[in-house]
Amino acid sequence: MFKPSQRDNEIRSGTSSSQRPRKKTILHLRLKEHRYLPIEQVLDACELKMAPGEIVSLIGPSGCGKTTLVKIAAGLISPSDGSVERNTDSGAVLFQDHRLLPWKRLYDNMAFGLKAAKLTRQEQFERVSVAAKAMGFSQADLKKFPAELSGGMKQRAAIARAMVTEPDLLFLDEPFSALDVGRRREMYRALLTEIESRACTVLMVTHDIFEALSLSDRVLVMAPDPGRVIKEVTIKMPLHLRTRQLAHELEAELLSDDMIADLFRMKNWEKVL
Ligand SMILES: Nc1ncnc2c1ncn2[C@@H]1O[C@H](COP(=O)(O)OP(=O)(O)OP(=O)(O)O)[C@@H](O)[C@H]1O
Repeated sequence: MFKPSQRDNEIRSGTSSSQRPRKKTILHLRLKEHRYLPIEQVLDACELKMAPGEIVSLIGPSGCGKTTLVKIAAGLISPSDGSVERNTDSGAVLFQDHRLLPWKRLYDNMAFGLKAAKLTRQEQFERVSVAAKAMGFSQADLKKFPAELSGGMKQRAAIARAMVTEPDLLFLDEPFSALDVGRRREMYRALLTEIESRACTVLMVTHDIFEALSLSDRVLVMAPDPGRVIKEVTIKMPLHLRTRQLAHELEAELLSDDMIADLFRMKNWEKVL
């Protein structure tokens, strides 16, 4: 069974990215197992504790249960055996598919959660304007319907829609997958600014080891059959001091472990093919 106290690797020393105070636990997941159907066990025992302001990434091969773990943490599905404590009511979930309402213009899609939260029109306008700017949308874009947006724009819109609600807990399932390299970087920056300014806590799924090591305080590596955490990497270098070179070094160090390289089918990964 995996426990945070069993951290087997701290690959960088230095000051934590998050010198934000971490006094209490905002999320505590204790899982004995999860099965969608009685026969197949999808997740094995796992415990995850997150402090306010912490960014944790889940990486692992397709089908190892990353999305399932995030859905359980976010309360979208109940674990078949286990419990989740969330010490806040303010959370947002962002999936690969944008889930924008096709009959609403971009502005109204972004303001949707704010209307539900009964913010005034002026407050809605201010929040949407800030998020729209951060996500690179023009005034003209805000009048468009989702069908008139590109795949990347839809993804940015979904990120903006989650950000405007200013959640304490943000669950991200591959939010950047449809974005080009430059946009990804911009999104990272916008997201990190948001996270830093409000000590938002993030649990994120990504297929991209480099992305995980660039953005997270901790990276949990999952293996399949049944899904379980087999390695935890704590990165203490502050986010704003991280470089591509550092992330590449961390990636190389992680993949120098044959078990991890096998998991990602990345043996001899230094070679292009
Ligand atoms: N609603 C469901 N009902 C039954 N089985 C499911 C359901 N959702 C997922 N599974 C199964 O649970 C396992 C884990 O799926 P999950 O989507 O959590 O993995 P993942 O690591 O996020 O995959 P990917 O990286 O491909 O998105 C898979 O075997 C999948 O078929």
